Amino acid sequence: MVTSQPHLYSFPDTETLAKQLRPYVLRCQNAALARHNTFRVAVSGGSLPVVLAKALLADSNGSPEDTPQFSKWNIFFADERAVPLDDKDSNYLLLKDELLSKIPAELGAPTIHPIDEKHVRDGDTQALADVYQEDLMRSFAAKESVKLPVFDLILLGCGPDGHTCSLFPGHELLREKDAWVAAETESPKPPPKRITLTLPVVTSALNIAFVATGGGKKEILKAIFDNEEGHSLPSALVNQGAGEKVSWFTDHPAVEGIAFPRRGSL
Ligand SMILES: O=C(O)[C@H](O)[C@@H](O)[C@H](O)[C@H](O)COP(=O)(O)O
Repeated sequence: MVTSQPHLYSFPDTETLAKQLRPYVLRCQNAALARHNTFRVAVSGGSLPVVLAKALLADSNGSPEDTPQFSKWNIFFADERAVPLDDKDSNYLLLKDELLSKIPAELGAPTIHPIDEKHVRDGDTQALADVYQEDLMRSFAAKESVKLPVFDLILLGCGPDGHTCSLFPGHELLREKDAWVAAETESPKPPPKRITLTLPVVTSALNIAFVATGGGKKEILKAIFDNEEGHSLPSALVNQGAGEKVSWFTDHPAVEGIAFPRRGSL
C-alpha cells in the first residue's frame, strides 16, 4: 500500500474531459518515447474507447508534443472477453471500431496485441490467459529478472459495482500475487469467460487513468473515495496500491456530493 493520494479530476461534460485526457495521454506517450522509444499502453472496454477516440483523433496543434505517434504504440487489453475478435462483445472490436479504424494514415499504425482466438475456440480460458501473459513477457521481460511488466499507461473504466479490468468485488483474483494475466470463468457480468491483468500489474504501471462518467457512477465513486466500506472494492485497491500514479477523469454528475478533493484541470 502507498500513502499518496490519487488525483481526482472532474469536468462539466465528456467533451471537456476528452480535451484534458488528450494532453495527459500524450505526456505519458512523450515520456515513454524519451525513455524507451516505445509506448506500452493497456486499454479497457466499456465507454473508454469512445472517449479515447474523442481525445486522440481531435486536431493536433501541430507541435510534436501534441501529436500521437501511433507507430510507436503497443496496445494491450487490460481485460478481454473470451469471444472471437469479430464478436460484438469483443473489447478488441470495440477499440477497432471506435479508434483504430479511424486513425489517419499519416499518424502511423499502432501494434495491437489481441487475444489468441485459438483458445477462444477450444474454450480453454486459462490457456487464453497464459498465452496473453507470454505475449506480455515477450514485450516486457527482456531480462529474466523482470517480476512484473511496467506499462507506461493503463486506461481503465470503473463498473457500477466498483470492478475494474475483470477484477470483481470480493473475488479471489484480487489476491493474485504472481500471475500477470488471470482467467475469469464466472464473471458476474456477462460474458462469463474473460482474461484480465492482475492487480499487481495494474498498480505497477507508471500511470493509471480511470474514465468514469455519468450520474450512474455517483454512488460507487462516493464509496471508493469517501467511505471506509468502499476500500476493498477493486477500483479502490488500485488507488491504494498506486496512489498518486492514478488519475481519475470524471464528469460532474459522477462525483456529485463527493467530499474527496477534486480539480477541474490538470
Ligand atoms: O468488460 C466489461 O464488462 C467492461 O469493459 C467493463 O469492465 C467496463 O469497463 C466498466 O463496467 C465500465 O464501463 P463504462 O465505462 O461503460 O462505465
